[in-house]
Formats: sequence, structure tokens, C-alpha cells
Amino acid sequence: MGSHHEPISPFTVLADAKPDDSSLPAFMVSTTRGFLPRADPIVTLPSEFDPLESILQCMPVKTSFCEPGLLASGKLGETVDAELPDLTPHIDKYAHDLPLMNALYRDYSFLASAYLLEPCHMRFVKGEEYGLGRDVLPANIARPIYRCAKLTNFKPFMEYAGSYALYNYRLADPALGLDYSNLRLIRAFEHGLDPSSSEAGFVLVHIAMVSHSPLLISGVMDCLSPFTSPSSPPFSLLPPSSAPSPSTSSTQSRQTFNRGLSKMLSSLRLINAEMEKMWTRSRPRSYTSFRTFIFGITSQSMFPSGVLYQGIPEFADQPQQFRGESGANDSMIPLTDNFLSIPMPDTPLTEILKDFREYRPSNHRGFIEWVKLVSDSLGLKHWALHGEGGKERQETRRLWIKLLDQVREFRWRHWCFAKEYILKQTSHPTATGGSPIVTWLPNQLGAVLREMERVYGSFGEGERKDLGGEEVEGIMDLVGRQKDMLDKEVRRYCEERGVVPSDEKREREVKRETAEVGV
Ligand code: HEM
Repeated sequence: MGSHHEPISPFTVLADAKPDDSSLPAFMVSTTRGFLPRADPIVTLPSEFDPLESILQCMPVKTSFCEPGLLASGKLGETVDAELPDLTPHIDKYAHDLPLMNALYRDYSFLASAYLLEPCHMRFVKGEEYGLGRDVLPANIARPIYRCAKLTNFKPFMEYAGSYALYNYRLADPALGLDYSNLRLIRAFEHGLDPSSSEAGFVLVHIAMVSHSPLLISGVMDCLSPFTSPSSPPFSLLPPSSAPSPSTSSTQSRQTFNRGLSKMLSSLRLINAEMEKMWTRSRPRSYTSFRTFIFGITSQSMFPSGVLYQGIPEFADQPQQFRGESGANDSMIPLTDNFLSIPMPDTPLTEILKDFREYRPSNHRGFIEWVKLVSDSLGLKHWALHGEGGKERQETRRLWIKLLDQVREFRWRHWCFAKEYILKQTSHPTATGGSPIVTWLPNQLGAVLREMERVYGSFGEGERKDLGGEEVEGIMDLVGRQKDMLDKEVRRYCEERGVVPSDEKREREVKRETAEVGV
């Protein structure tokens, strides 16, 4: 566990999201908008892009006029090939307006995914296997999406934040703000332009959850401020044996730290409560039909060798592979994982987790990495749980366990979603982001459950009793039960689907983690 006394250079989290400044990227972390874009997404494109707008309006299975659109009859591909001009030359005129570039990136990425996956959708609705998608993206989509993606720093394929979810809402009445009933989708594949549809509900629940992220971010910043601000009094992060007795400044710093943790906890509770509403806002049986369009082009049977982007010399005629949109690209849980230094097992599945973290706005990525750097290099977890601090330290421990419990709750509910929305509905083995569906989510959920037991077990018996009695004990009882349940469920799904669970491998991992990561 490292100790570090040099101040770490600060990361700028905006206190004013500057919604009118179009020279800044659409996505920058702020304490007012959190991980949402700095301003509500741009809906209307300049008139040069009318041909794009017109195809996108006619595209969904059910259009905004409630008529069957191009995807209902499988006519999107031929319409794009026959009617869409290459509008790339118009892009550079607006290149200074980064939020507009983001809107164009969103719109071209919707078109690209619909174009590539349309044949799979047509087979799916007939009850057949997905088969193969189109493996060539024509220049009239490839060139403009490549250009906008370069300007906005996204991959030239649909992403969760920049396109499908967080840059895809408008307010029905601007005066009513981000209230759920006021949110509408800008683009959709299936029935999503109807706000009561499952497609709309699926996307809008993500947005409603992220609307609670400002408090999470400001909690993290409050916690880290004594460590990262050069003007604050330094306090000890040394192991307990060599730590000096608590001084006023360290007590005050711990109080500040605990206030930050409480903010994070309030935010995560709101986020989890919003997530629970998914069950009614988006129905499990409807998920697999709009999901066809959000698959990626890596590790998917529909694109065994990826996709050739026409007209992009930089790609040198080599097929490209990108992960599909996935909540795995959301930033709230990765932020909390990094802040709490939750160790992930050293498995190929964790490599997928790291890869997912590449698919997000660059400012989000920078922030999450900065939090990891601060947390790891200062040995924050060790100080929080075992550093000096008297009764304030007990409070830190209580809050830390409750924060871990929120991450557990998120991942447990998420595993329940995966069972009901995916495993019960389809045998396709990979999720939209290209992760193996039976084992990937349990990889991280299992890691959190084990971390909770490890952290709790690192307190002395008397200290545990003093942690707040039944609430914390109740949390830990649940952890034990869920660990057993998860193991049994994963084993059963693996058996049913012929996936190798590699229990021995898992046991080896647990042993290694326990040996390596003392708290
Ligand atoms: C019906 C609802 C949902 C389903 C079926 C679902 C499905 C999935 C699947 C299958 C994955 C695995 C990665 C991949 O795509 O390949 C995943 C990952 C993830 N999703 Fe969702 N998701 C749902 C809702 C949400 C919501 C509302 C959020 C909120 C932000 C979210 C956040 C995440 C996160 C953070 C991960 C990474 C998990 C981890 O780190 O352990 N998901 N999701």
C-alpha cells in the first residue's frame, strides 16, 4: 500500500458546465451535470444535412407518425445506397461547434448500426437466427462518421454516452427539466419515439440514473480535496503502526472525507432506486427486438471478420472491429470502483472490462483514471479503513461498507436484468458489447461480494460490533447468501449452455486476490 506526500496535480471538474460554450466538447465532467452532456443534446441539424435527417426520420420500425418505417420492410439499406449523398464536405464548416459534431456523430452512428444490422433484424422478426450482418459500410456513412468521430474523440461506431443513451434525449417541455416524464428520445430503431415503449424506457432509465451523478462526483471531489489540493494541510496516509496520533487537522480532514462519502452514498441510493424502475418502464420480453441494432462488430457471430469502412484511407482496406453500445461504458460504477479500489480478478473477463472503459468521452475517461491514480497512489483505502482517526474512522468504515453495498446492489440487480431480459429470452451467447453473457457480469459481481467480506473481515471482532449493529450485519448476511446463490446460478447456466465455468480457475483467482490485496 503506497504512501505519497507530494500533491497530485488536480483534475478540473467544472462547477459551471458552460452550456453555451460550443468550443468545448459536449461531454465534460461537472458538479452540475455530472456525466450528462454539458447542455441538453442538439436535436436539429443544419439544413445541409436534410438528406440524413429525412432518412433517419423514416428509419424506425415505427416512425414518429406511427407509420411503419424503412426498418419495418427491410428497405433501409437500398434507400441509403440509392439516396444518401456523402455529406462529409459540409462537416468541416461546422467543425468549431463540438456539440453539433457530437449530434452528427450520434446521427451517423444510428444510421451505421441500422444499415449493418438490418439483415439480422429481418431474420430475427421471422424467428430465425441473426445470420450475418452487412460487412461493408458504404462511403456515404463511413466517411462522415469517421470525420465526426475524429473531431469528437469517439470511435467511429455507436457508443453509449456519445450516441445511443446520453446524447439521445430531448425535453418535451424545456421548463420542466430532467423529470422522467419530460424525457423523449431523439433517435430510435424500433418503437422508441413513443415514450411509453420499452425501447424508450430502456434508454431513458439510463439517463434518469445519470441525472443523479452530480452528487456522486461532488462527493468524490470533497473526499479527495484534502489529498490533492496544495493549499490543504497534509495528513498522514501511513500504515497504522507508524501513524502519528490524530491531530486536529487529520480529524477535520476525516470529517470532510466522511461528508464526501455520505454524499456519494446518497447519490448511489438515488441511482439504484431509479434503476429499479427499469422493470416497469422497459419490459423484459421486448428487449431482444430493439437490442438487435445495438450489437457491436467485435466478438459477434454476425460480423466474423468485422466491417470494412469504405473511403477511409487510414483504415487501409482493413476490416474494423468495435464494441457495441453498452451500459458497461457508463462512468458511475467505474468511478466508484476506482475510488473504492475494488480489486478485479486477473482474468480475460477483466480485460474486457478494461476495454469497455476505452469507449467513453475522453474527459470522462481522464477523470476516472485520475481518481484511480489518486486512490491507488495514496493508498486511500488503507488510510480510510485502517489509518488514524478514532470514532471518525469508525464512521468512515461504516460508510465504506455501505458504499460497497450500493455497488453490490447495482451489480446484483444488473445480474437479475441479464437473467430476465436476456438469458430467459435468447440463447445468443454474447451481449451487445461482445462480452460472454453467462460469466462476465458475475466476474465483477463476485469480485464485489468477495471485497465486502475481505474488508469486513479485516476489522477486529470488537470493532465490527461497534460498526452500527444490525444494519451492517444485515448487509454482510446478504453478501454471504448472494455469493452462494451467484455461484449456483452461474454453474447452472454454464451447464445448460455448455460454457466452461472453470471453477478451479476461479478458486485460484480468489486465493491469489486474497494473498495480494490485504486491506
Ligand atoms: C434491462 C436492462 C439492462 C440490461 C439487460 C443490461 C445488460 C448488460 C449486459 C449484458 C452487460 C454486459 C456487457 C456487454 O454489453 O457486453 C452490461 C454491462 C453493464 N451495464 Fe447494463 N444492462 C441493463 C441496464 C443497465 C443500466 C440501467 C445501467 C446504468 C448505467 C447499466 C450499466 C451497466 C454497467 C455499469 C455495466 C458494466 C457492469 C460491470 O462493471 O460489472 N446497465 N449490461
